[in-house]
Amino acid sequence: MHKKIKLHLLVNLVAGNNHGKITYAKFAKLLKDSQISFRAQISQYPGEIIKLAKKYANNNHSEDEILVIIGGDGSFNQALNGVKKSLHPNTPLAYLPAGSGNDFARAAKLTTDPQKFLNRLLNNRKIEKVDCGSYSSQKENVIKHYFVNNYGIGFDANVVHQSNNQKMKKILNKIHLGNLIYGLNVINVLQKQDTFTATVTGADGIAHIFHDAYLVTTTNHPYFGGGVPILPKANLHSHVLDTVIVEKPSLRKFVFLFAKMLKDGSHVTDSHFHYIEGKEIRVNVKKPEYTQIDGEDTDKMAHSIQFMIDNFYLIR
Ligand SMILES: Nc1ncnc2c1ncn2[C@@H]1O[C@H](COP(=O)(O)OP(=O)(O)OP(=O)(O)O)[C@@H](O)[C@H]1O
Repeated sequence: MHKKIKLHLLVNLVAGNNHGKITYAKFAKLLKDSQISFRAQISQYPGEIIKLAKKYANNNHSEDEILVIIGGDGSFNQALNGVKKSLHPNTPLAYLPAGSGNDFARAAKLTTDPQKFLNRLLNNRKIEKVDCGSYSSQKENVIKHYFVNNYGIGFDANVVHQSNNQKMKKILNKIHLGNLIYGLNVINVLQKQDTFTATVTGADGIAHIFHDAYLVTTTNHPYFGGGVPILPKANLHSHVLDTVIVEKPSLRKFVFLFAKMLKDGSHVTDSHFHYIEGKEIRVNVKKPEYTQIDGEDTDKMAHSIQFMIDNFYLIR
């Protein structure tokens, strides 16, 4: 018997339009069939995974005990924040993606198949140090929070905000078409999103000012919005973050840029597209704008943010 491992599952059943429930059911069956010891905690409300992960990581665990998150990017973000703020911030995390976007899993090339995931845990699991980002308000400066994908201000955040707050999403979720809402809102937000002035300062201390910013997204890897490759060259092992700034294009130009992005990534050379790379980046936006952090939106607010590259331990 190779059943020495003991799993501790943190589960968001409603992630991915209830895909979390299906993934969890399949995985739990596999574990039972293989007589692998596990304990599952089903998270009941947004944010609870932070608490549960922190509690787990406050305790000591043997190498055979594995913390597994089942959920989407938002759930994985919560688990990372819980672990990082615990007594043992280097506690490794395993992740079985069950979200709708799964951008982190795409960037890290993680399987969504419960059987393959289990085989890997049993037969050839490795612990890998991978990048994440931290952010803190320059005013508070002490309290750091973490993201695995990106921190977006403007266009992408507005799309997430409109989508998460529409009754239509719930209806479409019921018929498993929840993601359609994002596509519809891209068109809607194209008209609505205003421009704003953003000041982005890299580690060299040089401030770059963009008066017609439309999207200012600090990213840890290429993807946002469920597989949109905003910055193909970014990766989880570069030890830098990138702040992408897109200045407002005309509708025609937007479609052209989008097509280039999907075709060969050549949008990055366009005059409306900029990026600033660094281990530390400061972003200032005085005008209140929507924000998305790993796909979770906030109310409109002004930003004075200090970003820093950080890392965590991923079991894969
Ligand atoms: N800790 C939690 N426990 C229960 N429900 C949660 C929790 N966190 C978020 N939710 C709810 O789960 C949904 C989103 O979860 P999550 O971000 O993990 O999945 P997703 O949005 O489908 O994934 P992705 O970000 O990969 O597209 C939202 O409906 C949110 O209100």
